[in-house]
Amino acid sequence: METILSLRNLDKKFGSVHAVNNLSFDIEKGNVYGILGPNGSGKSTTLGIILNVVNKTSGEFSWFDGNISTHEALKKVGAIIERPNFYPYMTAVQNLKLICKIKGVSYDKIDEKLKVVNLFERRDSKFKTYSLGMKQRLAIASALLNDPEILILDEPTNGLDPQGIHEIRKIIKDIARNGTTILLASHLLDEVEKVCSHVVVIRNGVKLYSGAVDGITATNGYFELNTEADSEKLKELLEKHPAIANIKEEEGKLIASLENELSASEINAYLFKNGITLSHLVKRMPSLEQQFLTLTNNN
Ligand SMILES: Nc1ncnc2c1ncn2[C@@H]1O[C@H](COP(=O)(O)OP(=O)(O)OP(=O)(O)O)[C@@H](O)[C@H]1O
Repeated sequence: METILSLRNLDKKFGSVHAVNNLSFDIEKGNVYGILGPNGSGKSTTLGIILNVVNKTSGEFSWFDGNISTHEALKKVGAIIERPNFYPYMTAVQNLKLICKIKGVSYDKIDEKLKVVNLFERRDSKFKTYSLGMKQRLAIASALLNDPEILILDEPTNGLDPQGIHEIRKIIKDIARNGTTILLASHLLDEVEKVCSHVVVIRNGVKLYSGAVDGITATNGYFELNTEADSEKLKELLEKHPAIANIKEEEGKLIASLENELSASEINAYLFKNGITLSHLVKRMPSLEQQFLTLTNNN
């Protein structure tokens, strides 16, 4: 697998604020990564560091297996980390022509990229007549002009209405489907769940989880149990079971969290063999939302 970007023990302090704290993760080619965290968790600072607009305090990052300088590497990166700024009285095409000149890219790319972001029909409208969603889409087109290997977006749907949000997410997924690696920062769990294949969850600059989005839910889950017989004995038996991590009581039921794989029929057989008949047994997996809240609130 080709590594696009590696972060190793990256650290950034703004005076007493530890914005990025010993952060390490890898971005592999072809995946869609979300950096997910609440406001102020260090997402923008992290993006700023890897794009050379914020100086790191310590640690390392390397682009494309470290074979080229950051300056050269950034020519293969498309990024939008601030609100897009275009000339209001110029059309989309005129604005993109200017960017082509700055980036040294052929004008041929303009129509192709406007089509990717569904603005081709509106290519000759002045930027000032665009909706916020269209402005954001034009920014994506401009970031794609140099056919980047990776597209980096900071809170790409901030401030947009539901229709605008839907369009941007669809465009990001289409771009990814065509082979461009994506790294986006978001405070919206729902966004990461809908758009990303991988996630790095951070809070106060510290990484809490990194891996597949599916993996965040791939814990072993928990059982809800009840018995009309001896509930103390039920509790004792659960405590003794090696696959059970902890037990709590909630609304008259016992909740037994699993640290290892265990099926409902296995726990049922174990309890029955030890003299307990259950009146209620359900196996549940925590939702991504529960997992995220547990990760970001309780650590
Ligand atoms: N230039 C700066 N000077 C001082 N402190 C800063 C600076 N930039 C960021 N910070 C602080 O660093 C921490 C991380 O901020 P950052 O903007 O990276 O978080 P974020 O996760 O992107 O949040 P948001 O979603 O609100 O933009 C915050 O406490 C912020 O106040």
